[in-house]
Amino acid sequence: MPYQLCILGCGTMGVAVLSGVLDNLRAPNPPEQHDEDSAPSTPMGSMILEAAPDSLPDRFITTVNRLETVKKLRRTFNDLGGLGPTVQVRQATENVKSVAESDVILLCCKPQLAALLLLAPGMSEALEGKLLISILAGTTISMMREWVPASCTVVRSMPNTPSKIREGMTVLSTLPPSDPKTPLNRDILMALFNPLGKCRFMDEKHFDAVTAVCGSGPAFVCLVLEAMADGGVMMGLPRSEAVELAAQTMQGAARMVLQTGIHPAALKDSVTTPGGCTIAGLLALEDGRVRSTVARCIQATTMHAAGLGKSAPSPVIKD
Ligand SMILES: NC(=O)C1=CN([C@@H]2O[C@H](COP(=O)(O)OP(=O)(O)OC[C@H]3O[C@@H](n4cnc5c(N)ncnc54)[C@H](OP(=O)(O)O)[C@@H]3O)[C@@H](O)[C@H]2O)C=CC1
Ligand SMILES: O=C(O)[C@@H]1CCC=N1
Repeated sequence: MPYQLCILGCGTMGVAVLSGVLDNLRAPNPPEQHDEDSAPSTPMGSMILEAAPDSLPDRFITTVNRLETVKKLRRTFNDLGGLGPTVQVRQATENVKSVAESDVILLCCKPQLAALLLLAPGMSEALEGKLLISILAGTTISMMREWVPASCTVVRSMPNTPSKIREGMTVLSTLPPSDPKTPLNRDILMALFNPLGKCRFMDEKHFDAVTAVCGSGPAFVCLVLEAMADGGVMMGLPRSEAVELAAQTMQGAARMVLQTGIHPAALKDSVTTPGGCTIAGLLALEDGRVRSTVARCIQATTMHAAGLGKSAPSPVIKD
């Protein structure tokens, strides 16, 4: 049955996820894109389970902190000429009311604010029996369980900014098989996140690494993309063409990995003509220790992500 989705803390990521969800409501993926035969069923494949069509929300509430953000979001979501469902945009003073009126809650605030929001007076009652999906880095399910009533189901997700154009990668925490609500919640999660790109379930113990690779990953990839374009500019390419060439080349290489399942090293070797120019570039990268630098970047990000939720202020009063 269609339901109301509340996005608590609708900033960069809330907007990215909601934009993707709304776009899917306006123009659902053609069935073949998620068909078991044509969707990547290689080891690189996304979750291909279809969710029941009525597992999608049809009403939306978002909350933000500042009045200027309220105005900005109203323009973003409701100036679509009456197309699609209405998105109500409210200020943080209406967090509890918004949760009380909704069925599924997407928690998108900063990790440091989670306890404050979830322990606000009246929030516990508002969350009774509901599904809370957190996208917060470093904030564990067991931490959130301390802040919500026992009847509230807590799920972790780690989407990324390309969700906005439905090219995202989302990892969802594994659901307990024994919970009778699991099939329904699984349908809701798949219906929300599958159309935003790719989506898979993983054990929560991997979430800090997942945060580094797919949550932060777009930033790292864009830095490399920018550097490739800079090199092109250095060698005389116009800036916009250099960016286009680098972006499409990265997308093409990534798609080959996803669609063929061939190891990236083998694809790299297939570009590297003996005595050719690619090996000259690869050796320059190896001299710069790019591989260990990138791997260490993921390691450092993972370790930092693990600490993010720990700095949350813990209000002492739970109503
Ligand atoms: N950015 C990314 O690429 C990713 C982020 N994440 C996670 O997503 C979460 C949000 O990150 P991001 O979107 O970048 O952060 P933003 O700062 O862009 O968004 C946070 C939002 O929370 C709002 N807010 C602040 N206080 C309150 C309150 N008391 N009640 C309701 N809303 C409030 C802010 O409103 P206002 O704008 O008015 O201040 C803002 O819109 C983080 O937990 C992060 O770990 C996960 C994956 C990727
Ligand atoms: O930088 C951050 O903390 C968030 C989490 C993943 C991406 N952005």
